Amino acid sequence: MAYRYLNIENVGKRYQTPNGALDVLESLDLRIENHEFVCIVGPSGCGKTTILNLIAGFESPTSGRLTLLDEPIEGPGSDRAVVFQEASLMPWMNVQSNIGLPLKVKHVSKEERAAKVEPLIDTVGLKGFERHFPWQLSGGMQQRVGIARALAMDPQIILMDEPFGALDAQTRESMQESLVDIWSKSKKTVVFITHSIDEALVLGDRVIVMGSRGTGVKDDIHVDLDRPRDSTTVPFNELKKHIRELLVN
Ligand SMILES: Nc1ncnc2c1ncn2[C@@H]1O[C@H](COP(=O)(O)OP(=O)(O)OP(=O)(O)O)[C@@H](O)[C@H]1O
Repeated sequence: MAYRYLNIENVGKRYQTPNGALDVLESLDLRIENHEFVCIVGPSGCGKTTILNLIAGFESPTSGRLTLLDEPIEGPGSDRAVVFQEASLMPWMNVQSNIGLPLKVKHVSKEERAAKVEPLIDTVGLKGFERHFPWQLSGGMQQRVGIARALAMDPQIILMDEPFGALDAQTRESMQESLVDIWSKSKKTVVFITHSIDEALVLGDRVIVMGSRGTGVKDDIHVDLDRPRDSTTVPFNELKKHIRELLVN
């Protein structure tokens, strides 16, 4: 029997809007395994962020159910960390304190916090910047702090909503490399939303292609390409073409 790590089962999500009910997801079935790096692409408004919010427990499904390790997801929990497009750092806290914030909230002692934060600073490549404040960091560095803060919670799953969307192309590429490195070392499960087909193919073990709102999953592609991924190869570009066709049709 398949190991059910994260299971999204027959999930529907309806929002009530001033113009009436809006069915964003209908009968969505998705199974994500432990340690997988899953990217979700799809047209604007198809429900990508809604899926992430449901996994995070910020929203509840209107029908169906979500389980993590066979336990129902009924609200936010420290087993799931979220990284948004904006790092949302505390401006009055330095890098070290921002990363250690989730531990402080959990009343972890100062010494234990320092011991946990130090290797994370190294992991995200911010050694030497421990005492810098967010306003002294570039966008990419701020996002590195956001990723380290997510790792500090030691979650089972990291949920990422367009985390590199606001970065310039070069920084974005280097962040993608770093993320793959962090993921392969930390063995976390990652669910990553992006508008970029290239980004999905550079990062994902799987790329879930969503159709327009309410139509669900169009394809679930296992990306069987060697890492680090080379976007100039024929197999990479064949997959890219396939996904692009799915998105326009
Ligand atoms: N809380 C809410 N109340 C009402 N409607 C909502 C709510 N959240 C999202 N929606 C609507 O649901 C639809 C799906 O939104 P969602 O943010 O999940 O899409 P998305 O695929 O992430 O879009 P994008 O790629 O543009 O970020 C949109 O039409 C959005 O306006």
